[in-house]
Amino acid sequence: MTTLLIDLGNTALKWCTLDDPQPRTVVHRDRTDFKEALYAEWLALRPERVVGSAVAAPNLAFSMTKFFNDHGWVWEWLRPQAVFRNETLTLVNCYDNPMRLGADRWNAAIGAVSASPGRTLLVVHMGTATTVDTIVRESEGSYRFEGGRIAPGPTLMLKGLTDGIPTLSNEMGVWQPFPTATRDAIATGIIDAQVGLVLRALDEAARKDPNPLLLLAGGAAGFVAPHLKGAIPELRVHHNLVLQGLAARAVASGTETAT
Ligand SMILES: Nc1ncnc2c1ncn2[C@@H]1O[C@H](COP(=O)(O)OP(=O)(O)O)[C@@H](O)[C@H]1O
Ligand SMILES: CC(C)(COP(=O)(O)O)[C@@H](O)C(=O)NCCC(=O)O
Repeated sequence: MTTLLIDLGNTALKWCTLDDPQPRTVVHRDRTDFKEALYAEWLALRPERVVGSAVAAPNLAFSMTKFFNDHGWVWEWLRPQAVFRNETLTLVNCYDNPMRLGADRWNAAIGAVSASPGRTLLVVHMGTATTVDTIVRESEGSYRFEGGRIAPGPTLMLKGLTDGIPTLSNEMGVWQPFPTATRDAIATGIIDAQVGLVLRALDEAARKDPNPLLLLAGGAAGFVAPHLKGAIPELRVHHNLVLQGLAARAVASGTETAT
């Protein structure tokens, strides 16, 4: 049986199947012309089940759901939970209201712990937004999603700056220790803001566990990663954690604690 896994974010839709985890990416923001080709590709796979995570584009999610119904595919948009449990791990969601946590952040946390077990993790996703989440290892197989930070991602920072100050050009230059041109000043400000956000969170995570592992993902990760590597030698770029989390939940369905 083919299970289709879908991660619908604010800019991009990533998908794969349970048997073939190689992800495909479609940038959906400001576009609708991709649906026909995408649906044709999905039809060719003849999935019987769809497991997704959606935090954006309700019209697109609705259209996809209708398409799944039209073809008799069983679908689930997986929401955050108070606790995820499978044969190897238990992850507790410490958000004040666990259901208010972004489904992508929760599913990515499950993917992160599944991919890098045995460690306290700082999971950084630099996409439309940058999210920096701490997952503390409590004991063998037992973890807590302690909480995290949300800030604009690099592209949104640039947009916010140039929307708010129209006299600034929206050109992104390169990082410089002492920028002497506007485009470099903007690039350096944005990169340093992203790096600072991660380092502050890492400091706080290190109070809970002295040796956290940083996992970095997202479409904008490549822009910032070179500037983080100097400060954090043990940095792993690990994309598609949401899809990995969905895979873990799809496999665990029936045995997980869905609260
Ligand atoms: N070709 C591209 N198209 C769109 N965004 C891109 C592209 N390459 C890099 N990016 C960056 O990736 C971000 C989107 O990352 P992604 O992880 O897909 O986000 P989301 O999960 O929010 O959909 C954009 O805001 C932009 O900064
Ligand atoms: C913070 C987010 C907008 C990130 O979305 P992304 O940039 O990954 O598309 C998303 O996780 C979300 O809508 N969260 C709900 C609020 C929360 O997590 O507290």
